Amino acid sequence: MEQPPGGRLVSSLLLGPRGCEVTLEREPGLLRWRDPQPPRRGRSSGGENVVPASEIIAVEETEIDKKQCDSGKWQKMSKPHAFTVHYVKRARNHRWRCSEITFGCIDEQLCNQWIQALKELLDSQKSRPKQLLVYINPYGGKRQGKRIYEQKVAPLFHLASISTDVVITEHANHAKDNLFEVNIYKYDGIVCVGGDGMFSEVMHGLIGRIQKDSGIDQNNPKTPLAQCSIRIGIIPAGSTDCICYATVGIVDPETSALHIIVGDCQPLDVSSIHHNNTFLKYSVSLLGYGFYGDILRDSEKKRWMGPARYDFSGFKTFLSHQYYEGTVSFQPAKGTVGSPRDKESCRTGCRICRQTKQLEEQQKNYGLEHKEVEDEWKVIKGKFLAINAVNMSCACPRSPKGLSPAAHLADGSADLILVRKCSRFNFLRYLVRHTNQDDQFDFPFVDVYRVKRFQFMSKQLEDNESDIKDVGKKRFGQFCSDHPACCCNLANSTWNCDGETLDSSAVEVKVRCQLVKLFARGIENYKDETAYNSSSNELLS
Ligand SMILES: Nc1ncnc2c1ncn2[C@@H]1O[C@H](COP(=O)(O)OP(=O)(O)OP(=O)(O)O)[C@@H](O)[C@H]1O
Ligand SMILES: CCCCCCCCCCCCC/C=C/[C@@H](O)[C@H](CO)NC(C)=O
Ligand SMILES: [Ca+2]
Repeated sequence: MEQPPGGRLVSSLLLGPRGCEVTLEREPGLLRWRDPQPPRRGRSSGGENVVPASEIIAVEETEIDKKQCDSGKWQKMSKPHAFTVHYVKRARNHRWRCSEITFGCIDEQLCNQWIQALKELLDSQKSRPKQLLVYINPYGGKRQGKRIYEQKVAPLFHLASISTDVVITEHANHAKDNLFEVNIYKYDGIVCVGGDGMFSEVMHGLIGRIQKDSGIDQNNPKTPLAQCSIRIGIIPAGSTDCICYATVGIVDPETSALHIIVGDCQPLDVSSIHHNNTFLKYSVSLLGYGFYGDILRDSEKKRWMGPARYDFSGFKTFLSHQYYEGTVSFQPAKGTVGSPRDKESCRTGCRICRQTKQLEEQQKNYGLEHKEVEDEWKVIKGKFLAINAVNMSCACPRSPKGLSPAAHLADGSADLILVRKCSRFNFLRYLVRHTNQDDQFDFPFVDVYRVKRFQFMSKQLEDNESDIKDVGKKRFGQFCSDHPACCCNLANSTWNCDGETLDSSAVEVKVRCQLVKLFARGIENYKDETAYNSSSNELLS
């Protein structure tokens, strides 16, 4: 055994019946061992395993059973000692699994020395959560939230010594209201088990609570908001789970639980939505009017169908081919480095998100953070099938590249996609491109802009406002948008705000750069995504 102070710990340990050299490098924190393989003709020796300390979940002493004792080198030991290391192992398609390896030691002292060294390394991982507040929506998606949490997540949190307070929600807004009542500051993170709607609820609770405690009025659209340092974790158990997919790369509860345990941190842009100096909602993924708003409005009546409601309502909405007239005004994002037509997507440690944040900080230092107020506004009037503003790609299992494949999680901007009135056939061509590799913006009826702020007003509201004397007309318009089931022709759509409906024929939207943080790291870039070798854990830096 070799152990220079603070440096490496190197020992010959047992792996199954064979011996193997195991190394722990305290700086930068790496556990290494080589798989011992029986020397067979034509077969090379086992591969090297390297696990960064940041990806070790737990270490514990292990009882060696009788069967193991009777085999190989274990037989020579009077009383065998062993320890098990639980760690993250990467599988295909961004999936993470909790793997384990048990090392046998020649004596108790060596075993304790390894356990202590590994535990010290784990304690030095300061970004890991110790105490979490968990909200479970038992009715999201296929109604599996409680089972998913109990079977796949809670055992991992227990293994990682994370303590939890669990709330199973009893009604919509239970989690949001609760976040205004509890002492949130004793938690290292808030976890939501559910879909995009449940995430939205928790995010509203957290942002709202932080603003309240900071004395900030959310109703003023110009006020800078206080950032939320308490991270949110998402355990996917919804119908679309787009926020999870676009920030982790897969909808998989175990993968998400492991990202929470290792203490990942992914900042996220949030759009604030106002109307007439009244705060309406926040959005992180899709804020969609027209097609996606109508799908959501229709699908809400069919919640009993589970996730299939979106296919049913999607087909119905497609057939209705409803367009909406109105005016969109926006301020193009000048401070960001990328464009929505880029070929490069936002990935772990994204250069564009980093540069944008640096630029914003430089502007702050020069007192220029409110410069956008003077920036020019572009105005587009027209008939639209869909108006989609996305703060992230909105990739999800139904649309693996998302509605805007080059949108960034944390660049302080949103991609505003305007789909103008076109034939049903052309709209279908556009929708099909959500599901394949082709460029969905390469159509004459589709425009995309990267923006920091935008406004929308429906034609109906514009007409009403310009004709304020015509009180009867205004009242009639209001009646129709409030009662979609009535027989008159519906002139307004609703907004799909991260899977929640929002009724407003006029909105004012502003992107708040990196307002919240998630327990995620963005989608990882494997060295070779098609032939990923799960034993090497290799990533592009
Ligand atoms: N106990 C409950 N009973 C009824 N509704 C609830 C309850 N708890 C939470 N909700 C609400 O259910 C809504 C939808 O939940 P969730 O997002 O988890 O599932 P989903 O809609 O199936 O998935 P997705 O949003 O990904 O499409 C949320 O807006 C949330 O406010
Ligand atoms: C005939 C081909 C049709 C293809 C249609 C592709 C549909 C892709 C759906 C992408 C939706 C991504 C945006 C996510 C929105 C969520 O916030 C929301 C709530 O979970 N989900 C939906 C479906 O509105
Ligand atoms: Ca963004």
